[in-house]
Amino acid sequence: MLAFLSRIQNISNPPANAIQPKETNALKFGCLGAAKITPGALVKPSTTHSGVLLYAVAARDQARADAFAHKHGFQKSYGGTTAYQDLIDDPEVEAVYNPLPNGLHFEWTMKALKGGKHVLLEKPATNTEDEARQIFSLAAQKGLVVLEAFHFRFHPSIQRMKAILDSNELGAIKSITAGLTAPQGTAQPDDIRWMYELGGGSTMDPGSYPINFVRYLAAPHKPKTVVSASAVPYTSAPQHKQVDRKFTATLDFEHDILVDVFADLDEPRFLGMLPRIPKLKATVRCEGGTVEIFNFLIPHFYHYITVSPTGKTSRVEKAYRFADGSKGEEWWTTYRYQLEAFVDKVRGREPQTWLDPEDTIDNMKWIEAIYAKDGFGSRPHSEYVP
Ligand SMILES: NC(=O)C1=CN([C@@H]2O[C@H](COP(=O)(O)OP(=O)(O)OC[C@H]3O[C@@H](n4cnc5c(N)ncnc54)[C@H](OP(=O)(O)O)[C@@H]3O)[C@@H](O)[C@H]2O)C=CC1
Ligand SMILES: O=C1OC[C@@H](O)[C@H](O)[C@H]1O
Repeated sequence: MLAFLSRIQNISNPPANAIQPKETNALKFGCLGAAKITPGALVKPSTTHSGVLLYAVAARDQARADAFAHKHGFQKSYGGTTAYQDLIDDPEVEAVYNPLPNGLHFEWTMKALKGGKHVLLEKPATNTEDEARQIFSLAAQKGLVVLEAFHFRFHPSIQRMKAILDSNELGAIKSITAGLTAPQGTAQPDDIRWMYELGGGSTMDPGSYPINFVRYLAAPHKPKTVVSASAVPYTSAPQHKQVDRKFTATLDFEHDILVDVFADLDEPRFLGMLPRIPKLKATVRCEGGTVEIFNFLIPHFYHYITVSPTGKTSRVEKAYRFADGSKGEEWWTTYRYQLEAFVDKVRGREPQTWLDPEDTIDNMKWIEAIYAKDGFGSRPHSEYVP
């Protein structure tokens, strides 16, 4: 209990000795949009990374950009209709953080790459597999780093779960179930997550995590087909015809692994009254037992991994730091671990972990395959022509 409270305290207020002065060559970040996720995903983690400088933010409205810069400590703000491009054109900006709506990820990541910037790109990378491929092709041509911000993958607990499976302690994987749900009202009706043109939908938003996670856990075995999939629209209004509130899908992976994934971005109240507790679990059934993780999304707050070998006593594991001494603190968030890796990669150092281009491209491929199977169809391809 004490460890939990101390972790929560340190997550919200990192210890004073962890806040180091910035290096003279700290990576200068420019952020596109004054997005809700930016404080948690970049601003806070940057306070304990001496190699990261919050240099500029751009928003479509100058006052909004100024207020965001002032509140979060960015040195510069760009506002107005040309703000995003102005930020990219700023020669001081070295890396761009792109937390725009999904449907704008492609356009602005391509523009940032054209401008010679590395990109930390929010998930899901794009609306389509083809767009993700184009991004990584341009990045390779330019020698630039692009990372799809699946932050949870950088946390020790997630890697521990994978290591248990890879150790073969429980034998071959037979099936996996993973899902993510959010209680009704988490995303308000005007949220970008409900807008088809902006790449909305449950499979794109919470669903992209379990889809990524099951692929990681089963690797090197890959999905072969979507056996079945169904989805329910957010509302019956015409504009939500292709916007899934929830979905469920069964995928057949190589090596006879059967995988169930699901997500719900607006799970209705129980009996119309009680808010639902979010589901954040993944369960892997192997020949010789099961492994389950609770809270794969934000394990830095709290998580547990239950390992249950058949016929033997179960054990519970937790991993807030890497057992091999790799860099990190008990209270580092998934985003802080991710930022460490991103900067290492940009600086030519070996990151503790990485998401390869093929990983991102495949995630988009299987998101699209699920949408094809449940009849909701892919999100629209960007109209931006590179
Ligand atoms: N890694 C994680 O844990 C999380 C990742 N995300 C991802 O981050 C991205 C942003 O999510 P979130 O922060 O919740 O979103 P917000 O709605 O807060 O931010 C989106 C930003 O996009 C800009 N924008 C540009 N064009 C439009 C438009 N046509 N309509 C609406 N906004 C526009 C706005 O910028 P401006 O300020 O210029 O007006 C706004 O600040 C998504 O891709 C999402 O999937 C979200 C939450 C958690
Ligand atoms: O990235 C995210 O993480 C958690 C989800 O509930 C949220 O909608 C999403 O954007």
